[in-house]
Amino acid sequence: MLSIENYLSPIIRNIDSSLRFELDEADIVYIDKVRQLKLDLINNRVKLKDVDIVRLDIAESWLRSFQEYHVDMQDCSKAPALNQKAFSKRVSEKEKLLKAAEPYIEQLESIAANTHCFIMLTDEQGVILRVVEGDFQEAKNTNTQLQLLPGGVWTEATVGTCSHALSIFLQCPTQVCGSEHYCESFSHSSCSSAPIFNANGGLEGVLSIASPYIQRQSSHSLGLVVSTAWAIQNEIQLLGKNRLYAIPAQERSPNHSEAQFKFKEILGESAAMLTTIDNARKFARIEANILIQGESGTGKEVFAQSIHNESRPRGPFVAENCAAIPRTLIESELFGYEGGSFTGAERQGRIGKIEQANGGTLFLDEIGDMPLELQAVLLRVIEEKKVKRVGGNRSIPVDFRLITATNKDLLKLTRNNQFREDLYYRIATFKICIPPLRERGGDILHLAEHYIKLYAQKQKIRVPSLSKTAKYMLLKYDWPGNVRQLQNAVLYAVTMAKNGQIRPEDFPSEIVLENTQANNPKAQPLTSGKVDDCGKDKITSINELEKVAIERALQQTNNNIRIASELLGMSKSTLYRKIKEYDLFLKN
Ligand SMILES: Nc1ncnc2c1ncn2[C@@H]1O[C@H](COP(=O)(O)OP(=O)(O)OP(=O)(O)O)[C@@H](O)[C@H]1O
Repeated sequence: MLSIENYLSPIIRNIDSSLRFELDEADIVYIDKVRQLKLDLINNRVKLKDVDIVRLDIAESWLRSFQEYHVDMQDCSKAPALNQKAFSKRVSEKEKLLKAAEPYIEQLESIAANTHCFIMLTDEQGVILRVVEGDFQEAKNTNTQLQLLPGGVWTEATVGTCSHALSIFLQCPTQVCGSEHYCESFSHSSCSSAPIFNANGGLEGVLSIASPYIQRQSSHSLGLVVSTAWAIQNEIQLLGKNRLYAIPAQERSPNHSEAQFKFKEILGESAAMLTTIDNARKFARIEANILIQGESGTGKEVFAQSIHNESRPRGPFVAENCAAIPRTLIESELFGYEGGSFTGAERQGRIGKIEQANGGTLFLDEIGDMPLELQAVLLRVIEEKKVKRVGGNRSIPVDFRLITATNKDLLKLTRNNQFREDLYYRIATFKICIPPLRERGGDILHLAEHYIKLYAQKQKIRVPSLSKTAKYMLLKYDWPGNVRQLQNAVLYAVTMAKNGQIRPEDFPSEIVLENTQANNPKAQPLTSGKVDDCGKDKITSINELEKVAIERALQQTNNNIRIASELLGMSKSTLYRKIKEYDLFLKN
């Protein structure tokens, strides 16, 4: 994969700001030049080899739209649409994609809401599956006019060059703006798209951030859509594995396990993590129920998989998220059901997750969300090691290791009668508390460097280095979403990095802003200019970052100057000098 620069529309590079609302004279001249070039190219007045002001991919797509598909540039304001039946079929075929994408689309919706953008998800054939405009009324109006609605078929063959169609064709991210679109109807619009691939490397769909305005698109929109598409892709690949979880144990090859993680693959060198890993290894060797506690994204499932691989590697690993399934379905999901026991049930019945886990491990995530009435049933299953399917009388013996996880305070829930105390003591024979990332000191940088390398290699780009200021910023940030948030932030930064270096402004805005405005109201956001040549206010904010990073490093290393200086990437003597400068020993 090439650097992000190669996918950006030159129109956007000309505009060079996502915040301006008006195009200026130079932008308009440029957009007109692109339009003229398009006309000259399709009318044979210019040769493909002489195309200079647009990317070759765009010019080739114009030619395909004209010569192969005969799309009418002036009159393609309405794309065709699937009928209701065909669309419903498509939706059910793309259930996995839709399910994986939904939480990310919701997250993007809140970000896009104020930016005059909307979000669109299409399948690999250009059929629009989801369009989310939020309260953006103008987008709703234009989209209805253009048939940019679920069921609409937007491909090069139907509407000519457009961003997601090009992403489908090229199988890589792309941004198309204004007159780069083939049709005149879209000459004011802009769109950034990124492909989503399934576990077999096949194209599953395309995610886009689009706007009826050219100037609402930026390099950040492309960065955002790339990293979100990547996150959805990971989710889909996991769902693919979850599907395998449903294969009954007896149908699996004996040494086949779906749990990927092993203890040796858990990243973390901080004292807090080493102790946690050590305890977990010990617990894994004893057949007892384990409760894993930790904030979201700290790696609870990573630990559950590692325990499984240490203790029951030949059995199935069956994971269920109690918060992700509707209350009405949890019971049949977990315990299974006998044929015809309720409306909508499969005729031959279905085995539940507990039976599927026979011989292996049952991992119940978000156990705090399990409805009280089912807690009683689960308790009985744990005590008797037998399960009764919904609508059945047979008691089926089951042998599974139970690992549960939660990010809630379960003891508090028991005090409030929201969680059964007897169940709590049953599932929490051993407890593993995974520390939040902000308490793991140097792990933040180790993990960041690890993911930078990983994502750069996947994108086939040179591994960028982390600037010193970016390191300080990462050490100082609180990471409420823990390792998962760090992964996404690093992916974003790797995508945005320029000249082989990641600077603070390459990270998502919530991290940059938190590190400047929230903690230092006088400081300028680091995104507003280059850090290296910034003004006095920005120097203050960088000093502030440095000071907090040093404080944290000292705190996390128990004032061990050697380790802290390694962590901070400075010599011991510089660290001593800075400690004095910032008056830090006095505070300790
Ligand atoms: N110590 C670690 N080493 C390597 N990868 C990790 C580690 N901790 C977390 N991850 C990665 O972070 C992501 C989140 O981990 P995981 O799903 O296990 O978190 P979780 O605590 O179960 O989250 P949630 O509570 O939201 O379900 C995964 O992609 C996982 O691979």
